[in-house]
Amino acid sequence: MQISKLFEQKSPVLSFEVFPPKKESPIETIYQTLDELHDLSPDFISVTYSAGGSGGNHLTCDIASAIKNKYGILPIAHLTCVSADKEQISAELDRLKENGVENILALRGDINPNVPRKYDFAHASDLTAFIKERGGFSVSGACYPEGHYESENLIEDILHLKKKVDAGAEHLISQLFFDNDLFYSFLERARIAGISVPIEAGIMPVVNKKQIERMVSLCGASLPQKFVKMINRYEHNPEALRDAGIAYAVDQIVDLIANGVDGIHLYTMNNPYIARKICESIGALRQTNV
Ligand SMILES: NC(=O)C1=CN([C@@H]2O[C@H](COP(=O)(O)OP(=O)(O)OC[C@H]3O[C@@H](n4cnc5c(N)ncnc54)[C@H](O)[C@@H]3O)[C@@H](O)[C@H]2O)C=CC1
Ligand SMILES: Nc1nc(=O)c2c([nH]1)NC[C@@H]1CN(c3ccc(C(=O)N[C@@H](CCC(=O)O)C(=O)O)cc3)CN21
Repeated sequence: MQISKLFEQKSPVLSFEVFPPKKESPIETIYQTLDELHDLSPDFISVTYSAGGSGGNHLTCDIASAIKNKYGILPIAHLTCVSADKEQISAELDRLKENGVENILALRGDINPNVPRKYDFAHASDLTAFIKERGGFSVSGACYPEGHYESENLIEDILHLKKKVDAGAEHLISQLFFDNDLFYSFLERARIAGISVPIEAGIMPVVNKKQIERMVSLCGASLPQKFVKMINRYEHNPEALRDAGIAYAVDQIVDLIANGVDGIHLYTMNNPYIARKICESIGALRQTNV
């Protein structure tokens, strides 16, 4: 199914994101995660590719294929181009097509000094245009409520985002954020700039302090006072921090849905317990059809 069709049929859409297990972990671990996520009936599941610039991309296509063919859920395969040339991207697209994966999140990718860079594609918009020219895929893109850290300012960032959409991105997933007002301001800028595709809000329930530190260094999300207070109060009490992190994410989601958001994209971090707790808390909020 084309991703834009999904947003015509449902509001709000609820989607999940998983990452492939590390090379040293058995592949079965992701299937245990997906068994549990499947029961929560997400509208689609996306699979990262070289998350954080890790270079770990060997399993993205296989996992996306299983999401479709084993679990009957719509998959989106992430694809980054920062370390790939046209031939490598073409080969990856062929493999996705052979496996029946029709939706791609086209990304530039994180720059990792330990992984050689290639220059066939400078930006995600170049990859998007390349995929659309070849045909056969629906393309989604990433967007940044607080601006991407490499952008000079928020206006420049929105103009770049408009280029991505004009190149063929038909749906956007936001970087994670902890302050909904930043997301609403971003939405306003995007709509004024003429970006009319569905925009999903990326929500990450935080479950431990180390993970938050890693995410802040990777994503640059700003942390509101009440969030920092919560982390500091419970940093040595893992269960309390987990429950507080779930409650914080639910609070964000309830407010986003009340404000008519197109969709919620939950960064599950392969933790089905947390995804389940959140889904239980918002069960009746998901019942609205367009
Ligand atoms: N590996 C994964 O699964 C995921 C990775 N990410 C990360 O998000 C970050 C950025 O990725 P994307 O949003 O895909 O990159 P992007 O290419 O859209 O944007 C990267 C930077 O380039 C600028 N830019 C974009 N298009 C431009 C153009 N046409 N001309 C001039 N400047 C332009 C943007 O404003 C931004 O500062 C990366 O760090 C990426 O890895 C985000 C989500 C998932
Ligand atoms: N700049 C950036 N890069 C990304 O890859 C990215 C974003 N932002 N924002 C949204 C999501 C979050 N993603 C992430 C980020 C980090 C890990 C990560 O740290 N993975 C660890 C394992 C963590 C664990 O086992 O709990 C790894 O080593 O792969 C995974 C997905 C992918 N996405």
